Amino acid sequence: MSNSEKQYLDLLKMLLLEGKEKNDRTGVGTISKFGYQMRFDLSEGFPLLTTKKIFVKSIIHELLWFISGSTNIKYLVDNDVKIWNERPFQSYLKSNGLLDKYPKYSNSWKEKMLLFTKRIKEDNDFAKKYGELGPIYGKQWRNFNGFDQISWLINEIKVNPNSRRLIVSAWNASEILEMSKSGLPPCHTLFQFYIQNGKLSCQLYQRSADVFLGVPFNIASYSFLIHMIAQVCDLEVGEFIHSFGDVHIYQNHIEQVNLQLSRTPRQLPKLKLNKEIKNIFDFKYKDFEILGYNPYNPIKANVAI
Ligand SMILES: Nc1nc(=O)c2c([nH]1)NC[C@@H]1CN(c3ccc(C(=O)N[C@@H](CCC(=O)O)C(=O)O)cc3)CN21
Ligand SMILES: O=c1ccn([C@H]2C[C@H](O)[C@@H](COP(=O)(O)O)O2)c(=O)[nH]1
Repeated sequence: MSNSEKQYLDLLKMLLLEGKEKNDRTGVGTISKFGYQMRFDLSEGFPLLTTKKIFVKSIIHELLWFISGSTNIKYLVDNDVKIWNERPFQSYLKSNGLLDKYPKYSNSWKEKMLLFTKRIKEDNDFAKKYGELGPIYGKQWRNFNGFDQISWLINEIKVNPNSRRLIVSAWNASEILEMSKSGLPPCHTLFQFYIQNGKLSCQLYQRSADVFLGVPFNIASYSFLIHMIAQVCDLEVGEFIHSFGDVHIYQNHIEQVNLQLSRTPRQLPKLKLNKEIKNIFDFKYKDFEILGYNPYNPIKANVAI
């Protein structure tokens, strides 16, 4: 078994054994621990889970969307990525007095959601009005009170690779209230890069982690980011270190977790990036290729909103 996947499955097992029941904002309820760390050696292979199918398309588009600085779901919706739709959809229902008519997750809610995303695709004014998530990741990465953290980071890695200040923060304290109104205050809060022997590593501090749904995405997303930055800075990839605050499994994901733990992991895939890209802002979806990914079936679960 790859050490990468073992790290993740060990986290699931640890929470089942040691997690304590904790109520949360969404009302769903979790089993939770405070503080945990995993390490992924990216030379071992690309850390995409094989014990359930992970939809990399959503992850790549989401990352390109962050890097582009956008905070409107339109780019994602145009590319059929659904993962950020629920909050704006709920807000849309709320502001039009439709919450009671469409109970969350009912069939009528799902049908209405399809109409909502269709309208986001086709109607620019509607997308501007209802697709905006507020000053979340894209805004903070590229325009933190006027400062472009990603451009700064890439340049700093090139000119000052021994620096201990290679940090990007999405946690802009003065804008958190605004984020919680329309989107979500950043879960992947702060990350730091580290270079040794020509290898680029990154550690992420994630303040809150939905281990079944969010974490597999977060691991893959930061691993993509390390590969991309390594390529544009002429470095090799090192480790991704994933550190957590409140790390939890939602009560309505326990059955899915047990199913996943019953599966024996397979070999990790490899990532092939288009080697011609030398500027972080030039990457497009077609520049990513995952080779040798042979996962088990997807496992469905509801997102706690
Ligand atoms: N409770 C909660 N957990 C999260 O992980 C999360 C949020 N909320 N809100 C904001 C973003 C959105 N994220 C999400 C949202 C949905 C999926 C999800 O449904 N994943 C499915 C299908 C993916 C697809 O259709 O592409 C999966 O099987 O992984 C994953 C991450 C991560 N974040
Ligand atoms: O990238 C992400 C984004 C979100 N999550 C999870 C973590 C929590 O379960 C919720 C956020 O709720 P808060 O009350 O704001 O903590 O979303 C994730 O795991 N990864």
